[in-house]
Amino acid sequence: MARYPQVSTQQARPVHATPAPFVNHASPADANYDTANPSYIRKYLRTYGLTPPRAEGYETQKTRCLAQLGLKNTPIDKFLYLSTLRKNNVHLFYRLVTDHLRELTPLIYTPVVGEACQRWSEIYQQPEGMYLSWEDRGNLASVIANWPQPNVEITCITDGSRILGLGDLGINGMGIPIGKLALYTACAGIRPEATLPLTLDLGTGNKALREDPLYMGSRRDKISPEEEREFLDELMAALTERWPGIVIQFEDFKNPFPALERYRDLYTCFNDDIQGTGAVILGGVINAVKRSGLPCKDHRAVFFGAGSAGVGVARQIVEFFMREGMTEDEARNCFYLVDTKGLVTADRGDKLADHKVYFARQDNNGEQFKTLDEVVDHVKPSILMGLSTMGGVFTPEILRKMADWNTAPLIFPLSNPSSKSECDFETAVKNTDGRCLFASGSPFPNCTFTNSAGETRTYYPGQGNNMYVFPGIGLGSILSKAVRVTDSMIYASGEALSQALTPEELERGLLYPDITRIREVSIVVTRKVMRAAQEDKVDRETALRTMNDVEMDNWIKARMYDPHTEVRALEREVGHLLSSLGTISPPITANGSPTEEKNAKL
Ligand SMILES: NC(=O)C1=CN([C@@H]2O[C@H](COP(=O)(O)OP(=O)(O)OC[C@H]3O[C@@H](n4cnc5c(N)ncnc54)[C@H](O)[C@@H]3O)[C@@H](O)[C@H]2O)C=CC1
Ligand SMILES: CC(=O)C(=O)O
Ligand SMILES: [Mg+2]
Repeated sequence: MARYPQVSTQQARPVHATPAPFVNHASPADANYDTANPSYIRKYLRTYGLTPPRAEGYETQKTRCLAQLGLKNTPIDKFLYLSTLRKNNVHLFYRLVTDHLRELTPLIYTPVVGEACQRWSEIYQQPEGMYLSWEDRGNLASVIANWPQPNVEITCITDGSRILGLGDLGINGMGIPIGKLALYTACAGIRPEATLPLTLDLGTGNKALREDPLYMGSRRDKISPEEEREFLDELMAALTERWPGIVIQFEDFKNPFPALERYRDLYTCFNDDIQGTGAVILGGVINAVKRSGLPCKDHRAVFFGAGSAGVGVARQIVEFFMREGMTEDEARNCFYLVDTKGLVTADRGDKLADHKVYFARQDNNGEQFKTLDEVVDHVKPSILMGLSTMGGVFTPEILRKMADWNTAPLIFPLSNPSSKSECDFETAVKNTDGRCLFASGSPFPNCTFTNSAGETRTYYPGQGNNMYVFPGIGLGSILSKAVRVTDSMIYASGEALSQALTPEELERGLLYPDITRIREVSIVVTRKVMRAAQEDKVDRETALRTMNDVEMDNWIKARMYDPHTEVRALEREVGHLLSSLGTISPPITANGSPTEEKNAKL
């Protein structure tokens, strides 16, 4: 299959750097009714009189929003409030999120997005992305033409067939592309109107959903893998036809390996569950291995869960071990993957899925190990990874054994949302006497614990979630105009993350940077992704190759959407325009911004 013909190195693509015209706000949100707009902007936009008179500052708006959020009693109510805010005032939404990442990320992403997806057809309020159905095949390009924004740079696509650890949720999975793309904007500054959440309505194997009168997808059973391939072939071509060079991120497909192999060399695409997760856990493991004091060759890793995320993570760590001097066979031999049938071995008797074959053990002497307990006792691992969707399976007993065998065991219960986490942070800390090196997929609170030596201290959990890298992989691919997302670009994102800890974060024992620094971390991740694209010669923005790192960081930063400066830029732009027309003389302050107005009258 040839790369879609319209994509070539000569082809121009939407320029991320170009600010959207001030009338072109993120769709479908409309910031024209922002209560911060001074009166001359309201007059210009003909919204004067349509909002309360006082032109407010951000602090006032923020106070009101946080107070309103506080009035919402349930996580879903808070999720809905924030969705409505994003629709009504996109810049205010992102100002709030970037200022309160720790508090708000769990509400717009995991864990709350999980419940939102489970109840999507019940809580649905407004269009926020595109839905494409099997029945639309043959016409996907014309349906995609309906998307109102002209300059899409990135899309996140799911078919809803494995949403977090919650199973097949059909089109209810739409919360995931919306949530992930909101993080692309909040964490890496990809403009909101350049993002396209996309959900494929290819049927669902979830009978309860198909029988739910409120379910908003088609009632058909899941299409076959061959039909899915036919649909995706048309979709990839149609997306690239409308937006040449668009970055396409696959998310939460039940078996995403075939699509990744089929499209990875033809389009600028990556799979977040295999590659993004692999990279983010690589970042945490590089730091944890260093801290464990054990050399790579002495580590033994048990992976509970051998699906897209499990295999994606194991592959990245094999690469790390090889870069640390081990042969591929030596590196691979450190891994023991477990699925529903037990330890993955070559002679287990069932036909292994292709993606598991590489890790199938050959050294079991015909013995099979069915349960996690059996595998753990057999291996005595130093690393325990959970990517199984099975909440609570890392029992206190297993954790205590990990602590008996290791000075600093790596405990990574990575399944989402929180209810599916293989253990919680407090359980891990208590049962390893505070010695575990911990990261989970969904956030857990800090905990205070007194260990057996009588020392009381606060322990900080790591959040090993692909949200730390996918924003930078996406932005790096966009800005370098990469024709492909290569393995080196993925590895570079995880390695960059591992190097992003400050001395203070190292002192606190963190494996990942503090979430509040994610925008600055994303710049470094983006730069390293771009450098890897340059080394692999898949970048089309070749002029950037001569920039040094400081220049490149500044260049990246200047291209990141910043909701805080966005509104002021709008004010300056309209103010100068109107002044030059002699229409109005808005009050221009020393830095060129109009001052806040009070009770403006016509
Ligand atoms: N922290 C993060 O950034 C990420 C976390 N995840 C989480 O990882 C989990 C798995 O995701 P995928 O690998 O994409 O799903 P998947 O469906 O491809 O794989 C799940 C694996 O778990 C195994 N499994 C399920 N039930 C089991 C049981 N009772 N006993 C033993 N093994 C069992 C399956 O055999 C399969 O190998 C999900 O909860 C997801 O939310 C996924 C991607 C990123
Ligand atoms: C985080 C993520 O991608 C997942 O749980 O599937
Ligand atoms: Mg996912």
